[in-house]
Amino acid sequence: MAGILVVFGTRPEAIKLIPVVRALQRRRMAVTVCTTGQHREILDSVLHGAGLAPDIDLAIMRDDQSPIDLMARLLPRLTKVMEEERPCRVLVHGDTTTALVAAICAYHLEIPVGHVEAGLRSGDNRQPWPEEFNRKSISAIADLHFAPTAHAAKVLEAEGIPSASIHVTGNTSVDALHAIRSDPRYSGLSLGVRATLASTLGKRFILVTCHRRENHGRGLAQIATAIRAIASRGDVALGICLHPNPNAHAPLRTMLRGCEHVNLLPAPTYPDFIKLLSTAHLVLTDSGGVQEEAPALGVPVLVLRNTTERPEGIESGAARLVGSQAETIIAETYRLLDDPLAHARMKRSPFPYGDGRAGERIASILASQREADVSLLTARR
Ligand SMILES: CC(=O)N[C@@H]1[C@@H](OP(=O)(O)OP(=O)(O)OC[C@H]2O[C@@H](n3ccc(=O)[nH]c3=O)[C@H](O)[C@@H]2O)O[C@H](CO)[C@@H](O)[C@@H]1O
Repeated sequence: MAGILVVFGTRPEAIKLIPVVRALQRRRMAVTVCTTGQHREILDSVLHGAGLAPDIDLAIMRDDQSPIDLMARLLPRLTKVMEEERPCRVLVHGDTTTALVAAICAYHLEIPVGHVEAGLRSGDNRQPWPEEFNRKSISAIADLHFAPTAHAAKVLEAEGIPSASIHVTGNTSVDALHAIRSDPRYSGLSLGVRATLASTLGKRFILVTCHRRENHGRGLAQIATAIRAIASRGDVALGICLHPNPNAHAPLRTMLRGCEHVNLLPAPTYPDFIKLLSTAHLVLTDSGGVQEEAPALGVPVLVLRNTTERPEGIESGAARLVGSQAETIIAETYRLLDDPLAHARMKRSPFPYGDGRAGERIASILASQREADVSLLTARR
């Protein structure tokens, strides 16, 4: 039966699309889940944790794959999937190479595309690279745009996207957060998390994640220098989440191994990560999703980037851009550690990313669109 083909390939896409897949399944809508496997172990960890076995797994990942290499290998594979599955619609998320290629293949096969987390822009085609280009290109292809906030919707309208095709839904990361925190398995601390938290007793805990391409090399060296300085205070403990990409974890391992009050955490699972985040006094991160999750948990965010596509968090006061220079990271972290009022202000900021029902809203809109999609498919035969 002509269904919706949901395509993702990375950990964050899986985390944010699973709430939509579950909402579609609750509506008994035909859904085919295709993962490209752009990520591997951290993606599998999310799928296993959610009890979701993809219908199709392209297992495309290669070590040190470049975006252009990935595109070249994905284009024929995803075209073949769509020719065989003949979906009435393709659904993608965000800004990854997987999302872009799936949208391009659908466009050439005249299959309509829905875009979850639409309208995020940094305003700089080079930052982040290639995500800014990817998400702008998907916006040019999609005919359903699920914007997480009113700001993202305005960005799309300013780019000439018809208002009738834009739906403000909230970010599905909030749905995922609510789901994991109400999951009975969430209450059990894994050994890794237990050990980390035990080592932080009596100290304030700072969580750190950094994986973005623009921070590879010099950026990570500066971040590691800042971490060593912060750890030397002696009144804080740090948990450093190590992304599986060697370009993202090798410099941190080298520079931080054996550093007192620093726990190196090899890619914590999503439930463990959320548990660590919820106990943190503050988080230092270049992640996109963590800029949404931390404020949802009342944890101040210092963003290790020079730009962000999440200005809502900056404007609300929940997050602050600090870049990747060691002295700035140190100064801003010390301010939050030594000024309780500054910390309290960030902690109490209003939350701009939705109410945890984005997946339901998206599924409802897709259901109302289904008849038109199917008749388009029939006309295409
Ligand atoms: C330019 C940009 O910002 N693009 C982003 C990028 O995603 P990202 O930057 O959010 O990527 P990560 O930080 O890797 O993933 C984060 C998720 O992983 C969980 N997590 C984290 C560390 C860990 O040790 N264990 C975990 O489980 C964490 O809770 C969270 O849910 O692409 C997405 C897809 O299009 C976009 O949506 C998103 O804009």
